[in-house]
Amino acid sequence: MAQVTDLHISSNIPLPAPALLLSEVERSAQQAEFIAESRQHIRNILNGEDHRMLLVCGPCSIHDTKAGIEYAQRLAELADEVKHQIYVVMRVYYEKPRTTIGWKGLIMDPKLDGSDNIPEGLRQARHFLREVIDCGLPTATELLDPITPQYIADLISWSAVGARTTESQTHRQMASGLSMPLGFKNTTTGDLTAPVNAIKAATQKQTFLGVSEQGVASAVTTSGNPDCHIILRGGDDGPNYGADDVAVTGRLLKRNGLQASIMVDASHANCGKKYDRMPAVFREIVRQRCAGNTQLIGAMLESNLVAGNQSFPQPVTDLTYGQSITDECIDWDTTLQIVREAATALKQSGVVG
Ligand SMILES: O=C[C@H](O)[C@H](O)COP(=O)(O)O
Ligand SMILES: C=C(OP(=O)(O)O)C(=O)O
Repeated sequence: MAQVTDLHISSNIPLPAPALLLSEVERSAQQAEFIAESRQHIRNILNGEDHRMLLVCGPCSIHDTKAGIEYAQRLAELADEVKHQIYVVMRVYYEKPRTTIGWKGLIMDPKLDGSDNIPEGLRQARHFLREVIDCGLPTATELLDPITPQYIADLISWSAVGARTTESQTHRQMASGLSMPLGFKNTTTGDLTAPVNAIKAATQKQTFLGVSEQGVASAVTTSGNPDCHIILRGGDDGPNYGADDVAVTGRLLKRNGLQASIMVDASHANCGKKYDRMPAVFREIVRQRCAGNTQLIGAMLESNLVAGNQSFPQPVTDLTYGQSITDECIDWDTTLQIVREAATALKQSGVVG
């Protein structure tokens, strides 16, 4: 008989069932309490009941957990300092959507050597998320593979569907069942219709194929995630963080019967992927918020210990400690400066305490 299956499959290794990994790397009752509370703070910001600015801030991707924890400890101190004006959530991004190919993140390849040890990646991801939470910081991630949430979502307070997957039905279905607030980015072309349609789809009941906690393929039915919002990240035609773009987005959301809650990403196409342009974009977002634009609920920053990025792959031993191996990031001192500045401006403007 002609071979018609597995023509291009090199290996197929079973993963531990999500329930098994969750019991191996457990979530404590205290951590669960913290996650539930932080999700509620974020919901309150989205609904306009909490006037603080939401800030999703941290490395483009986590590739070195030691440097990641050093970053988390510094960010936790800063978060505490600005907590009356800004609610800080750390970017703990493990899954990188690539334009073509490249390192796909810590879950896919934790050893950074192409060995693609996914079970080890998932285990490390859980350990690291727990450590960040124990620093007192809520966590944010992009959920890319629809199976991943079963392994890590219980430790996440906010998540994103990225520019490359906002139009994907699979991701909208996944979002409809997630327990945390979630942002849909505009597409890489800058299109806003896709995230608007994504919010409409993800807030509704959906039935789709998924994986149960026991690791069994299953038919999943959700009730819809009411806490979805849009993220402006710029596009092929340039940035979209200006006051006019934000106003157009607000009107579009309202015309579609959706709540006008807008986060603006100061990175990606909004800074032309140049880290040194990010502070100016962030300052403009803060300026609009201080001027009274309550639709603008938050911002995103890609920040690390060291500025810029480094080329990858290269031997792991040669990597610069604390510097991104994916997109460029602003460094720690710049982060400290612009977040403190933002807190002062928000306080002085009277929009928050
Ligand atoms: O934020 C991350 C990157 O912009 C995204 O994953 C695409 O990266 P790439 O164009 O380097 O593949
Ligand atoms: C990949 C990311 O962003 P975008 O989807 O906007 O490119 C990201 O935030 O890491």
